Amino acid sequence: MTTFTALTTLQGRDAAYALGEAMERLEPEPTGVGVFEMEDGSGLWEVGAYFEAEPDDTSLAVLAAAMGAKPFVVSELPETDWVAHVRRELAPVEAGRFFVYGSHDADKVPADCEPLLIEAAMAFGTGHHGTTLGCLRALDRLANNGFVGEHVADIGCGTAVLAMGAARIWPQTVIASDIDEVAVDVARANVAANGLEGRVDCVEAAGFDHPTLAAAAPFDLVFANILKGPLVSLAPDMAKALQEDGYAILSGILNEQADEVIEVYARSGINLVHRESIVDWTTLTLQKNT
Ligand SMILES: C[S@@+](CC[C@H](N)C(=O)[O-])C[C@H]1O[C@@H](n2cnc3c(N)ncnc32)[C@H](O)[C@@H]1O
Repeated sequence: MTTFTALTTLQGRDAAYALGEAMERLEPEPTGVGVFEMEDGSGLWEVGAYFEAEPDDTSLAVLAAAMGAKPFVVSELPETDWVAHVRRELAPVEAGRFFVYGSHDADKVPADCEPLLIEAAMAFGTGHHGTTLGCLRALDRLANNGFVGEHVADIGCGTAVLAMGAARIWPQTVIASDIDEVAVDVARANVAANGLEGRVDCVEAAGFDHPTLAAAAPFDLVFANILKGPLVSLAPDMAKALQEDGYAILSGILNEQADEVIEVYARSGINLVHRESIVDWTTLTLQKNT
């Protein structure tokens, strides 16, 4: 299948993320959007998207002009198995006791780790992003402190990397949910590939709105790596879904947004225990103690 890319650069992180979000709404819909800070110290950000059909030049030109970005450069890429390509490129990630790897690195799995096999696919969560890494490290930290999760949910599971991490170290079934049906399919495939069928239950849901989640609540640990806006909206439901003394591991929060999220959750009786910043992203561990 032919793949097209549309790439531009612009100044400023907020503008770059806003452009990335706007690109997700383009027609034809991109199969992926990336936002990266350029490493040349220029303060420029690169925003790009992949498309399976040729993107519309006029829409791109209007978008670039509206967002103050340079005109998009559209390229047609030679036929390549991109998933296979990305898989080869992805190096394994170590996060506390967890070792996240693709099948091409199966021979590198250390003996004394909790392995999580994640193939690059159309879902977020290979362990490379600071938010996933922060959540895995927060999980590792809780477990090191003697916490044992018995009722665990992963809201916005993507690949189910966090749910599978919890299922690797604790005996109870974990519920993994995502608003995106493609992510739920990827999550189920990963659960099977990791031999965790029956240990991680994957459902399609927005927030806690699913009978499986309702039946399993209250939780003693909830992961939610889903960006600041949805996290803020989720705070009252999180307060209802967590049992007293239960933990929430939240990520997808830009560093400068963290204080606001902490305040919002504190108003719902869910208070800061630990915070960690990895590059631009902050992961929070909070505990309900009303
Ligand atoms: C940043 S990814 C996190 C994936 C994985 N949990 C990780 O830590 O790598 C966020 C995921 O949350 C999902 N999502 C966003 N808003 C959501 C919501 N309100 N309820 C459930 N899932 C949501 C997205 O579809 C996406 O798969």
